[in-house]
Amino acid sequence: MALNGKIAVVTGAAMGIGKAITEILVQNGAKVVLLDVNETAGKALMETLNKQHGQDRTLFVSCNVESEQQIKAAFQKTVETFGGTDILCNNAGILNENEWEKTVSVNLLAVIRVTYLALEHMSKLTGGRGGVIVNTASLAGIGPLPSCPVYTATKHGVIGFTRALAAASTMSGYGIRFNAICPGFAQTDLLSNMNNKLGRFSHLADATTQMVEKLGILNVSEVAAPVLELVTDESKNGEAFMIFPKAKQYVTFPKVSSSG
Ligand SMILES: NC(=O)c1ccc[n+]([C@@H]2O[C@H](COP(=O)([O-])OP(=O)(O)OC[C@H]3O[C@@H](n4cnc5c(N)ncnc54)[C@H](O)[C@@H]3O)[C@@H](O)[C@H]2O)c1
Ligand SMILES: CCCCC[C@H](O)CC\C=C/C=C/C=C/[C@@H](O)[C@@H](O)CCCC(=O)O
Repeated sequence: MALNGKIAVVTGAAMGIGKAITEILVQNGAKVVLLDVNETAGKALMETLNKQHGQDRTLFVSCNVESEQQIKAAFQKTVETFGGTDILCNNAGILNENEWEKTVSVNLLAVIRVTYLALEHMSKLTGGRGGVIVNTASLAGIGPLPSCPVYTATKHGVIGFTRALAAASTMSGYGIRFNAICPGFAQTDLLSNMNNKLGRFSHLADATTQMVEKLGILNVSEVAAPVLELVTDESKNGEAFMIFPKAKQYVTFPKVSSSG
């Protein structure tokens, strides 16, 4: 998929990995709608990118992905401003084992909610142009993190949801590809703030820090590049793309079949 003229919606676009995804999509020709609850950072990024690339290249819309009404309004604003949606990056996410219901709400329920509302705009069965949806999971969606089991569960859920929808899309004719990125530790506020978000598992903070030291820390541009690969390579559907410092690898999942 060439990105010139394509319209992307990125959630959690104002900071961190979402900001890097937004930047690489704009740099490669897409127009991007930035959705975030952080209005200050979101508007600042919009203004910076529009100054660099042209006044009609990005739009910030204040949107809490937990709100059906706000998501609907954001997609409507996208249609009114740019004419439709070709690319969706479900990136918004939090880590908070204290407020674990909110973690489930943002990291998994909202990915489902935004995806289902996006289908109404993107699916060829409902007048859309098709396209691609990239969900931000995590290596914690592949291997469990003992210090944050609910976060781990949400990321496992994102991967399962992504793979199931990829198959459903092919079988149904949506014309939409679904893929997930599984980054390792990346230098963002989420990682910086992790130690006071572990709740009843705070005693495992040191073990997690040791894991960070062992796996290393990505910069956010190392996460954005694989997103561009999944968006532009039209052969990719149902993939989980693991991202390590200086290495990337597609997950090979076991086949489920009766051994009898
Ligand atoms: N940082 C890492 O080590 C790492 C690794 C793998 C995956 N991830 C995932 O990457 C994604 C982005 O995380 P990050 O590390 O960039 O964190 P971050 O905190 O730097 O950025 C998250 C962004 O999402 C926004 N956001 C949070 N809740 C929202 C909501 N309800 N509605 C709309 N926007 C909301 C925040 O305002 C912020 O701009 C998350 O899904 C996270 O789980 C992070
Ligand atoms: C508190 C974590 C904050 C960042 C969460 C992000 O989503 C990044 C998660 C990055 C990596 C997760 C790796 C999980 C690995 C475990 O499953 C385990 O296999 C690692 C064992 C490492 C070791 O050999 O000691």
